[in-house]
Amino acid sequence: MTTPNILRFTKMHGAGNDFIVLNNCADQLQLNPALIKRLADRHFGIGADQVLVVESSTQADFKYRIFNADGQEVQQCGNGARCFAQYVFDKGLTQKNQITVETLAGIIQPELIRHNWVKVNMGPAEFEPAKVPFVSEGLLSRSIGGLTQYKLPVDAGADVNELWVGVASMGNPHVVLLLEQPASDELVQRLGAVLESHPRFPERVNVGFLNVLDRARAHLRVYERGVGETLACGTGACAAAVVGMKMGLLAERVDVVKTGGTLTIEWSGQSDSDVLMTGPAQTVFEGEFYL
Ligand SMILES: N[C@H](CCC[C@H](N)C(=O)O)C(=O)O
Repeated sequence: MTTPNILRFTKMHGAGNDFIVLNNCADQLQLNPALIKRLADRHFGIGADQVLVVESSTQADFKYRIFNADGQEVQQCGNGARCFAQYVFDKGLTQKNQITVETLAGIIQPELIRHNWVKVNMGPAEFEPAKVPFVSEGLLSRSIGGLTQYKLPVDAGADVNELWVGVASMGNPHVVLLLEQPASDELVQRLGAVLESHPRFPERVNVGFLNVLDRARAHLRVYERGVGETLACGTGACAAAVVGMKMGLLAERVDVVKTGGTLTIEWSGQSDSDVLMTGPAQTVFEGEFYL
C-alpha cells in the first residue's frame, strides 16, 4: 500500500454535539466543502456534526473556524467553543485558562472552569430581524413581554400553516418556537426541515423547539442549519434562553436541558449585556484520516 496522505484529528463532543477538531495553526490544510463533507460523513468518513479548525490570529489568542456537516462555514458554535478551549489547553497551545477567540461573529472568551467544564462569554444576543437575518416585512407581529413574535406562514402539512416564532442571532441565525410540551421526534423533523430553509431566512436558520419547565429550567431540541437535529446546540440554547427571558418566562440563569446534556445560560436581560454559557467539553479519541 502506498503511504497515505494522513490528516490527524481529535474527536470531541459538548453534551453530545460532536466535532472533528483540526490544528491548522501552521496554515497548511486545504479546507474546502467537499473535504469537510467527507470528514463529517458518518459512514464514509469520521462522522461529526461540525468540523472545528484552530488557526493563528492577529486579533485574539486563536482563530476559530466552524464548518457544518454540509460543508458550509458558519459564524459561531457554542458547544464547539467549549471543546476548542479544552483542546488548545490539552495540546499545550496555551497555558491560559481564559482565552480570547476570533470567530466570524466576533471575539468570544472561553474559560476553563475545571477539566472538561468550560464557561464561554458568547457576546450579546441580537433580536433585530435584519441582523438575524430574518425578513419580517408584511408579517403580523405581537409583543410578549419584551419580545416581538412574528406570525410566519409555513407549508408544513394540513395541520400547520402558520406559526408564532421568536428570532435571535448569537452571530448565527436562530428561530425559536415556544411549545406547551417537549417537541416530538415527528414535529422536530417535519417543522425543522421546513423552517431551516424557509425563504424568510436568507441565510437559512437553526430551529429551536423550546418548552419552559419552570423559571429556571427549560427543555430544548434544535434542528441545526446544515446538520439536522443535534443532541445539543450551544448557540441554540443561548438563543432559546434569551427569547424565553425576554418573554418574561425564564429567570436570568437557566438550565437548558437537551437530549445530550444540560447547559447553563446566564443573561442579565440588558440588550448590550453578554450571554454566558457553561457546560461540558469532552475528548473522545485521537485519529488519523487517510486523505
Ligand atoms: N449549525 C449552526 C452552527 C453550529 C451551532 C451549534 N453546534 C452550537 O453548539 O452552537 C449554524 O449553522 O449556525
